[in-house]
Amino acid sequence: MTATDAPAPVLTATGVTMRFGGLTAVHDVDLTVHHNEIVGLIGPNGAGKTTFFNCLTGLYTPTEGTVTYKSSALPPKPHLVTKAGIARTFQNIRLFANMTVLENVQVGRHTRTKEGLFSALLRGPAFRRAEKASEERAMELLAFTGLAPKRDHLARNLPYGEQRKLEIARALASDPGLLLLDEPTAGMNPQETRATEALVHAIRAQGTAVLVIEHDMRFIFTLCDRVAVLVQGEKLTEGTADTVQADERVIAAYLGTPFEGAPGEEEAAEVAAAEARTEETQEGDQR
Ligand SMILES: Nc1ncnc2c1ncn2[C@@H]1O[C@H](COP(=O)(O)OP(=O)(O)OP(=O)(O)O)[C@@H](O)[C@H]1O
Repeated sequence: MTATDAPAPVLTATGVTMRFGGLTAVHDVDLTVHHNEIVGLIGPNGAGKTTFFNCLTGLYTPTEGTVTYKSSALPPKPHLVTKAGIARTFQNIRLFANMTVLENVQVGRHTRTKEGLFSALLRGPAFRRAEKASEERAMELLAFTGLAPKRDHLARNLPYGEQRKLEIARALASDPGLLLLDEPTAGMNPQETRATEALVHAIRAQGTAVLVIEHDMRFIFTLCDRVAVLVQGEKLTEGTADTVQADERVIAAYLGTPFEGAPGEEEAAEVAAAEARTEETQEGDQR
């Protein structure tokens, strides 16, 4: 395949900045996800990872910068972004607790069904056909995620690890080209974490690219083809697991040690200089 006929990246974020009042949570971040890629996004607490995700899913409109999905600009609303082909899970699980496992997945399917309100109210043959197809697809996804035996359980009665899986099944119900996972293994035991790793590989094998935020470094470095590191809202570096793990600036960022060229270093130097001036003045006053 030549460079000219290579497909456009699934996701291209360029110069994404997100400010909340005076706080810049994400600053000038570029990120690309290609077809069949699993990309990791890591960074210390408060680095801006979830805010960046929210900019990719229409939850926030970036203050500056652009996001395209398969070369088209993102639509401005989350449900339109899902319809366009980007699905996500949340850091804090957001299931319909009092619906069954199957119903939760069917809800995730609604962006792909054409049946409107009247059709649903009349429950005519077209509606019943659509409902049957939706149930079949939902059952396929439950089988894929290992939840088929739990189809009639209420979501709130599932163990935590299975609730996370159900969130993934529901996100997959919209047939996404890109799946964003926000801390998919949070609260999981090592066995569940390994199963999630296998599930993400299977999702990629079915043709969905994946961008994943996770604090579990072992999970990220085993799973991802490429890892980007956010620190204080800026992208510090990105590369293969080996490159990123060997980068002293990444280690320093996690340990909280300043490093050369660290985002915010200029501000830190200004603060240090101001403190030094204050100390000099105080010493002068005491003399
Ligand atoms: N809606 C908001 N309004 C104001 N500030 C916000 C908002 N959302 C996030 N922030 C701030 O933006 C910064 C980045 O937060 P964010 O949650 O994106 O980080 P994170 O890397 O996902 O952190 P964690 O790993 O702890 O989940 C933090 O300082 C946070 O307090």
